[in-house]
Amino acid sequence: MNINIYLDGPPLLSNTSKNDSFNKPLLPKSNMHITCLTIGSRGDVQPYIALCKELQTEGHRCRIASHSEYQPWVEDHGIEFRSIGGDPGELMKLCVDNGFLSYSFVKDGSKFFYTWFDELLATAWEACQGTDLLIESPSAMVGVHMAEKLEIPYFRSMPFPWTRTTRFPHPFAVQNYTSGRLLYNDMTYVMIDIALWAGTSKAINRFRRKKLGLPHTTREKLELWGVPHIYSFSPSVVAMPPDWADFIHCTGYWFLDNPNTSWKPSTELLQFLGNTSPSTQQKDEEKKPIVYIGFGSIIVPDPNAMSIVIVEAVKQANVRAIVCKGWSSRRNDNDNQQGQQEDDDKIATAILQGHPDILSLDSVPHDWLFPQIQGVVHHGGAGTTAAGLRAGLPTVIKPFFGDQRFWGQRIEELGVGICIPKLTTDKLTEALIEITHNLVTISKAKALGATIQEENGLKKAVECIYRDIHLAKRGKE
Ligand SMILES: O=c1ccn([C@@H]2O[C@H](COP(=O)(O)OP(=O)(O)O[C@H]3O[C@H](CO)[C@@H](O)[C@H](O)[C@H]3O)[C@@H](O)[C@H]2O)c(=O)[nH]1
Ligand SMILES: CC(C)[C@@H](C)/C=C/[C@@H](C)[C@H]1CC[C@H]2C3=CC=C4C[C@@H](O)CC[C@]4(C)[C@H]3CC[C@]12C
Repeated sequence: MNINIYLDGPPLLSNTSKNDSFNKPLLPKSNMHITCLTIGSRGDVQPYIALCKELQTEGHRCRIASHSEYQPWVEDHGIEFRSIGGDPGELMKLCVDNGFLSYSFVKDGSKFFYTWFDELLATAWEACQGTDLLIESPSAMVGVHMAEKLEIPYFRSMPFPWTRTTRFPHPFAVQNYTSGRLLYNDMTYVMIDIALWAGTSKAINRFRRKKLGLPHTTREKLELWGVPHIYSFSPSVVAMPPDWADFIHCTGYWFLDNPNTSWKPSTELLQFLGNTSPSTQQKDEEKKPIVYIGFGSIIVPDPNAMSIVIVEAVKQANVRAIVCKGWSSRRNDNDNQQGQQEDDDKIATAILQGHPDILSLDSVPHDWLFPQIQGVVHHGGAGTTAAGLRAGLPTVIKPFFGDQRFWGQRIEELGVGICIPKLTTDKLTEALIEITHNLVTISKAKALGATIQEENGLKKAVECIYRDIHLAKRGKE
């Protein structure tokens, strides 16, 4: 396919064939103003903070456009912020309660999505004003039209693959994957693309006509534009599929160290880790392994039941655990359920705190904690998976929705951990014993950690932006 042929703009997904007319990184003539547009939870924003900081050290000015609750955090890192409305808690609840892109997801999602989507289009348009380059997560779905109107370069980026390949299915459509399902893998990308376009095309075309003064577009027309992608995962965790065009990059992870600049470890945490006073430290051979257990931004339906499973498994596996119960403290249903949820929170905390080998916290910077412990159990968020693997830790993943099962399979295939689709006491106990005692898993995880530490995803991402910026700009010709 000739990438110079396109009609009304870039594609939702692209599988344009190789183009080798550009190989050298090109430096931009002057400093740019760059906007990153993203929706979702912490893991959808944090990599952009890291990228913006890197770009700012290069002399560019950066802005993040996302939900308003991230404003103080983003600004604290010296990055401009614009709000695009929407509530990440609501999105998260929709995903966990219904499973991804299921019938009930579409039914429940439509209720709030259609009002919010018009607001997203309007606020995203405002947020892109005065910028020279737009980088967008495909989940935000609107930036491509803004870039077309503004005639500015447009990149897509994501912490997990979202570009057509026969190598693996779209991470939202992972089944009990066996290799050789080339057609299924390829089709999943097309199906998701079709579903998202079906849900958004009416509002998008209305917005294009009324606000942007652009012609009507279709999924087919959009597919003709080869949008450069910069994926922020490690090629040692997901190898670059050979059927990706050479403007689809996989840069290595975008780590943000010291994410909460004012955070300090509590004495309780230091004591639990045994690194306060040397006299109180146990002898090495008496030490029980310490694991981290946390489910990130996931809003768990029954936090009390989950806490009981965790306490039992920690006891039976004879480990110590730092449990981050961020999952129960973030729910935001309607008012009459609020009291019940606060009670649930207290019960969940009490269950966890009743055991001397468990320390319960709301959250803790993984970049600080992980190098000091022996294993991790989490939901398989792309960023949390990255943090555990960088520290060389064997990993247990309990996936809830979206790309998490994909990461669960990857860590199993790499031999660095276990994926447990259902969290039961027996399964978790078994998995905890495995990750803290199986020497093969432990050494494979260590070796992968060393490889990831050698990578510099941020530097690579900046190089890719410079290299492909001329391809990313596709105004009307
Ligand atoms: O107590 C905490 C919690 C998180 N983190 C860090 O915060 C980031 C969170 O990233 P991630 O696991 O990707 O984010 P979540 O928001 O929990 O996950 C959502 O976003 C991800 C990126 O789109 C998806 O992969 C997941 O499926 C989705 O649930 C990572 O760097 C973690 O190391 C901490 O340092 N301390
Ligand atoms: C018919 C409607 C309901 C269809 C078109 C709309 C679906 C929306 C609600 C879906 C499409 C893609 C989804 C989406 C993609 C990726 C992520 C990253 C994850 O970390 C948090 C959830 C988040 C942000 C979800 C939220 C819900 C989204 C935005």
